[in-house]
Amino acid sequence: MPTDTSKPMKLERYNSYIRKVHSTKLLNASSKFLFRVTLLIALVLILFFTINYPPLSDNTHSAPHHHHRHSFLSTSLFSGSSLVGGAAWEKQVRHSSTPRRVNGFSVLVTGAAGFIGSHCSLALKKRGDGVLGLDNFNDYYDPSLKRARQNLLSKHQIFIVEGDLNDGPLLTKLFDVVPFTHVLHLAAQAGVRYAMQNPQSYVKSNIAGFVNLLEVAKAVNPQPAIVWASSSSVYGLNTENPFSERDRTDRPASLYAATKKAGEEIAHTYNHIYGLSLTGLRFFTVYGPWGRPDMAYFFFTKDILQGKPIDIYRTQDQKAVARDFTYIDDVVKGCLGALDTAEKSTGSGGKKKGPAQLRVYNLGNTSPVPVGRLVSILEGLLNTKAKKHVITLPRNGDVPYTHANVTLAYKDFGYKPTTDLASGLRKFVKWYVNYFGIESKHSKETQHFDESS
Ligand SMILES: O=C(O)[C@H]1O[C@H](OP(=O)(O)OP(=O)(O)OC[C@H]2O[C@@H](n3ccc(=O)[nH]c3=O)[C@H](O)[C@@H]2O)[C@H](O)[C@@H](O)[C@@H]1O
Repeated sequence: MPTDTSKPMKLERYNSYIRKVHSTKLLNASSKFLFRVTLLIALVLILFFTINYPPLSDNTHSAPHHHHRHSFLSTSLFSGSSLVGGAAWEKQVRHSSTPRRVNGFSVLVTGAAGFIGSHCSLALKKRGDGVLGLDNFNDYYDPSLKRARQNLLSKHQIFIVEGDLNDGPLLTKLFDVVPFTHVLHLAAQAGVRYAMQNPQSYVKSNIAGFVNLLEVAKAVNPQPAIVWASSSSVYGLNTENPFSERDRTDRPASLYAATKKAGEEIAHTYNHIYGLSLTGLRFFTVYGPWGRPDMAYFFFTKDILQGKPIDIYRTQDQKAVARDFTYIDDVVKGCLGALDTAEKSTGSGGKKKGPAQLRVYNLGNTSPVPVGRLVSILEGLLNTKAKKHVITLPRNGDVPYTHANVTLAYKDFGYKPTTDLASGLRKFVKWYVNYFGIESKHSKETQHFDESS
């Protein structure tokens, strides 16, 4: 009987079968594991990109911390509806910036769709300077008013690039296309009381945005001279009267004021290190046609016409709160005067070559008016009684009064305000009833309104 050799063979086959099964199982298990890990990584990556690279249509100011990535994309591809960097876009930029007078300026106006920005842009263009606007059209107040100002500017051949101050590549691109002689930097997060609701927006525009602009301006060749908007609010708790540029400005009463004061210090630094010519203008409660709807004179007019109550602030010790309300045309003259007397920056290639001009001026009206008086003037112009709530000034960053000494601006560029509050408000109301199509005896009186007034 042959010996059964099949047993060890079978055993061997069985063992090898078991090994195979195990290794296949192992293989199956490890490939399943690998597959799951890959899936997980893919999901994590998708999540990461969704969070960090929002779609292009995203609103830049709704998500400040995403801003840099977003702006990189928007700069590389689109800004608003026009292709940034494209031939047609460059042509528009150049055309808008080219002066039409001998020795005319090429001015980059930031915040050109804003109140003071739009008025200054028109004034510069009318006298033959080249003007390019930059504005992010944010929705701090109704952007349709900014669009309307943009339309007005485009009728005068002024192009506004839609973009943010914090968009470094965009700013660099603009300076690549145009060797701006001047920057009139008016883009900012304005408003004293809103700083308590949205403090970060002040840091983002008034500090980070300003630094970004200065970084670009110091690096370009030639460096432009910069005139920019500071604020009367830097005087804060100052008690000297009237306010002079020599007074203390180290006690701001609001974050808004603190960011403007920070701007003045930052200006000092860039002037000192890089030779940038810098002029800060401390505006005093500027008002007029095409004004800002967040300001008291504007929303008082709206509320009075709609029969809504208005709050009139009084100080803690029940004194009237007063402002040195300054009419827009006077401020525009001040801005142009500052530009005309701005000396050239002295640096080149990011290096200082010699001392450069550093200035600060008050641009006010020199006659403070109590808020109650502002309301009576409006009541007269609107022929409607206001529902007045007189309340004690809430702790909201407001200061009790402002009053400008403008001797310095007068001495250096002949600044002389000529419009009193009653005449200025008359012009504002005339614009207001026309712009909003309000049917009253006022609109009949003003049928022949000139939209650029
Ligand atoms: O001069 C400036 O530097 C500042 O002027 C204005 O700030 P403000 O003077 O507070 O102007 P409004 O907000 O229009 O207020 C005008 C006056 O009305 C008062 N007010 C405001 C709102 C209100 O409901 N009731 C009221 O009595 C304020 O206390 C203030 O005295 C601008 O809003 C700032 O952007 C600018 O920088």
